[in-house]
Amino acid sequence: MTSEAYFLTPEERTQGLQELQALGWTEVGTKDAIYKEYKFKSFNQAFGFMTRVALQAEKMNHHPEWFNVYNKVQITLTTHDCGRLTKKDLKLAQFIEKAATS
Ligand SMILES: C[C@H](O)[C@H](O)[C@H]1CNC2=NC(N)=NC(=O)C2=N1
Repeated sequence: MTSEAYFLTPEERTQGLQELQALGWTEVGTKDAIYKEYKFKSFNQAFGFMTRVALQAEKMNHHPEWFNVYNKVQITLTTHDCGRLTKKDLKLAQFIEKAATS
């Protein structure tokens, strides 16, 4: 379950969103979530990236909504347990950024 510790203060939210927006993440219009599309050179690279993210998601017990076709991966992050953006989403997004370039 999501504990109080995962809720963002307004300041944390503003700062976290600003950092991620600078990296190409956008806010989703229809729900409290963030979104980014990644494009790789091949399916193999895309799937390697997804594997790194999947292992981290399991560790965090926090899972992306995602869609993959060939070399493209579209990712939406939100916290289902409370229906909004939390610290876990920002943390996973930061990890995803690293995973995309490693
Ligand atoms: C029961 C289990 O702990 C929960 O359903 C976890 C699993 N993964 C999750 N992933 C995401 N993105 N949000 C959640 O609230 C969530 N909850």
